Amino acid sequence: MTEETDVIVVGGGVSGLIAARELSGRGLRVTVLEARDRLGGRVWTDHRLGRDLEIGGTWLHWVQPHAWAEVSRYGLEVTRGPRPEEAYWLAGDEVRTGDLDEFMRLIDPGMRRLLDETMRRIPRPDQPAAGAEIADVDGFSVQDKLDELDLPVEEYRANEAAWVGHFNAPLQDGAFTAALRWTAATAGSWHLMHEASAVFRLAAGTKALVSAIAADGDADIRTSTEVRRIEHDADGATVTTAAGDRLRARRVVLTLPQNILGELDVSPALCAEKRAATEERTASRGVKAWIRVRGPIRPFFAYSSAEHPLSVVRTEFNGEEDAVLVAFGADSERISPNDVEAVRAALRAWRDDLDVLEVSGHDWMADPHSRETWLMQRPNQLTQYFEAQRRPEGVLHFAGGDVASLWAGFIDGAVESGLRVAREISDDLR
Ligand SMILES: Cc1cc2nc3c(=O)[nH]c(=O)nc-3n(C[C@H](O)[C@H](O)[C@H](O)COP(=O)(O)OP(=O)(O)OC[C@H]3O[C@@H](n4cnc5c(N)ncnc54)[C@H](O)[C@@H]3O)c2cc1C
Repeated sequence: MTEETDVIVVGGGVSGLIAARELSGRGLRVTVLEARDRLGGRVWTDHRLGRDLEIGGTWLHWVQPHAWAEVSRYGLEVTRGPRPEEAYWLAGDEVRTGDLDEFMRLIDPGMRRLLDETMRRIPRPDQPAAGAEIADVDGFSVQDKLDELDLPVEEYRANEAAWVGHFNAPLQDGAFTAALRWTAATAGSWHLMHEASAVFRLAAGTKALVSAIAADGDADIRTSTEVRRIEHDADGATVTTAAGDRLRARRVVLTLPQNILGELDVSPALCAEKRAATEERTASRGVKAWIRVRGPIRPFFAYSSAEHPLSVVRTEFNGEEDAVLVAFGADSERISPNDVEAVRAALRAWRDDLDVLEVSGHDWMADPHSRETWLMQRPNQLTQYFEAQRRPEGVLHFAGGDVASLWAGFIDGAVESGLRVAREISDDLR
């Protein structure tokens, strides 16, 4: 027998849960089908190394309007890691030490020159592909544009490392326009962009946000329910799960990350642009590692370069007995976040005085339900695919942080996209 409902939401990440909350709040019957045995998708608070760690998305900021509205709505407390008291970076093989302000001054000329044209290219970050001058630069990678600056080597390496931290991808794969999008969202200020993307986090973890959204509304939420097939026509869609169950709905919301959307068997097939975007994949293929070291230490920040398996590391928790660092690298094939020896060796790029006790992380690239970390478009994907990726196809609607307009690739973007599809569907069904 085929179960019937008004809306099926495929995916119980932030975007899917927001869509479900909004639609069920408008009186529609909503069923969320989530493949994993937990909700949250690419946000995941897990207890490891003696702390509640964010294995996926972490930081948010008051300049991210959709995420911040959720913080206000649920009264969530926001905190930050310890302020870095020292900074390390590399000039060739030589390790430089100083404070974070010195490092910021070092990268400032490169950042300014690289991002100088931000507001001309993207005058409306909420419509990133609409600017008249965006197509001229969408074919470049951020590496192409960094190379054009011809910076002195110390500045060049430092800028590279900062961008690896943002892109979580080899810089030759990441679109220059992705850097412009982030910076346009903070009205052209690279300092604010930097702060918005990597300082403030939820004190009770993203799990508090996920459970608050899931509990708000009366959607029927089912975990461990993977969707395999969707057949759609003018009246609705039939969804088949991996277990062979069939559900029918008037509308379906798909929230799958770009890299796996094309794996769903959809009939009639999705448009050529959506399929091409999946085939090309996003640029993001990096790694996030958590590292417990013997304490006490002075909280620090360290940047190497794109050549190193870990380009950025910093102290996120600090105690008397131990400290927990978080690190990012461009390519998950170059280092596993669970390989203690490899992580130890990578840290020695800056410091050989740290006693690494344990490491942890998740291989998001190998995870069949994501196969990417946070969205980082490749050159030309913004102008070729962005509009089509968001466009409904008959009764199918598309949400997800990957297809958000303002803070794509962020928790904010996931919320924004969930709100958008809920509005599209309720307008449609009214
Ligand atoms: C390591 C890492 C660090 C990050 N850091 C930050 C950060 O600091 N700040 C920030 O704002 N953002 C960050 N992000 C990005 C942020 O987490 C994501 O943009 C956001 O969570 C995406 O939400 P979503 O709902 O669009 O997608 P997802 O969370 O990917 O949700 C999609 C859901 O669909 C499910 N699914 C997939 N296939 C199927 C199927 N066939 N059937 C049923 N369900 C399916 C998945 O299991 C998943 O739960 C980070 C992400 C990662 C991975």
